Parts: sequence; C-alpha cells; structure tokens
Amino acid sequence: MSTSSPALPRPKRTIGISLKLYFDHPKTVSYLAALQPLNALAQSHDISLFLIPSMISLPLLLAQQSTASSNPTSSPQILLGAQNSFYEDDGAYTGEVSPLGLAQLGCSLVELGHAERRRLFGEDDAVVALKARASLRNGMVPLVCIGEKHEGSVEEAVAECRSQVESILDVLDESEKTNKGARKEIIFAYEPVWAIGQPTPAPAEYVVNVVKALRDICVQRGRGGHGEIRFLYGGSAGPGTFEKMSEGVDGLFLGRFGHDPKRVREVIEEVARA
Ligand SMILES: O=C[C@H](O)COP(=O)(O)O
Repeated sequence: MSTSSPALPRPKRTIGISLKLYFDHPKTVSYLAALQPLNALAQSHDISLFLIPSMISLPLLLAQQSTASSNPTSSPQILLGAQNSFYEDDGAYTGEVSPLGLAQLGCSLVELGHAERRRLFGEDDAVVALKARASLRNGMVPLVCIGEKHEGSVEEAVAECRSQVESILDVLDESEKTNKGARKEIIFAYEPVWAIGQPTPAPAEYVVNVVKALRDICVQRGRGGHGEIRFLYGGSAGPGTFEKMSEGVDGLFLGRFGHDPKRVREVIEEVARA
C-alpha cells in the first residue's frame, strides 16, 4: 500500500462542528451567536468554518443568516449544513427532507452516512451515494462520513473505507457527465467508528496513514486536485488533535469537544498555526 500522495495543492483548511441531537433549539441559537465572531477569526486565517445543527433549528438559523447577510456591513456568516437529506427533491416521501428545499433555504452542506445513521437507520453506501448525488445536483457539498468499524491495522481500515470512498467518486464522475452544472466538491469526514464518543481521538500516525492512502485512491481516479476533495478527521477530536495530524488531514470535524466555543477558538488557533 502506498502512503505517498503526489504533491497537489492542499485544499482549504476546514473546521466543522456537528451538534447531532445534543442541543435544544434555544441552546443552538445561543451557540451560533457565540460562534459567529469565531468565524471572522477563522476567515482571517483562510480557514473555512461550518456548523451542522439539528434539522429542527436549521431553517430558522438559515433565515436569520439571510436577514443578517442583507446588511452590507455584516461580517460573512458561518456556513450551515444539514445532518441528512433525502435523495429525491419531491414526491410521496412522508417525513423526508428535500435536498432542493435545503438548497433553496441557503444550506451549504449535507452530512451523509454518519456512523450513527449507518448503524441506527440502516444507511449503506448505495443510499449515501444517491444522497450525495442529490446534494451535488442541488449545488450543496456532500460531507460524507466514512470509517472502519473496529480498531485494527491501517491496511484493514483502508480496505474497509475503500468502497465508501469509491462509491462517492463514482457519483462525482457521473454527476459531471450528466449534469455539467453540478457541484464538484466533496468533503470526506474520516471517522473511525471506534473513535467516536471516546475520551481521546484515534492515534495521529494511524489517521495520517489511513487518510494518505484514501487520498491516493482519489488521486488514482484523477480526483483531488484544485481542492475538490477535502479530508477531515472526526472522532473525539478537540484542541490538541490537529497539530499532531496536520500533515495528513485538511481539518477537523468536531462533535462533543466543539460544544464549548472556547474550545472551538483553540482549535481555530491551532489550525492557523499548523
Ligand atoms: O460527528 C461528529 C463525530 O461523530 C465525532 O463526535 P465526537 O467528537 O463527539 O466523538
């Protein structure tokens, strides 16, 4: 297995936070307000910052942002994403969330295939691929969560993640052929399932080697140049995580350790230094 990626321009450094279903609506609103000044800090270091709140809060936050953006003196708003969406835009799909509707509200990204959705709601690579296609079609960036279930060797992890990555590269190829205007950007959140919800992240060297190999898979398919593919690390990440793995990953996807804005500030400063 090769662990050397050809020298391509590094994609933009990125920090994302998912609130999963941890915060109620009022807490989510206050959290975003606390995060907004940190977005300016991130931008000053050319770091992209995004937040994925629960689906209930998302439309209101997007509406608030749209109002704020209409003020020419307001600073740029943090990017907001959805924790899921359906693969059809409309039809008889009771309870589903339309990707078209999300795009119309100004949603920037759609998180897909998180380990919790794969485990609790039976999502597999085929469904995640359909949803990724729908996000691209609607001009949103798919944030595709990938990762091996059990702790083992780098080779075993890469073997398990390979199909998760390749199914999305297939979508990118097909979207390009069938819809010239489709978005051509993917963010992979590499989250070893065994490292989610733990006190500490997966070992940095292990993460760097897995991600290098997954990036090579993209490069061998002619993908990954010009920042079209980013790899973030997620799984008990927080302050102190990025500096150890900065040679391999383009940023972090935070869960619990991003719930305190002070820690998000520390992570931004760390990514800016790395
Ligand atoms: O979506 C985020 C990841 O699942 C990581 O969550 P965690 O940092 O709370 O383990």
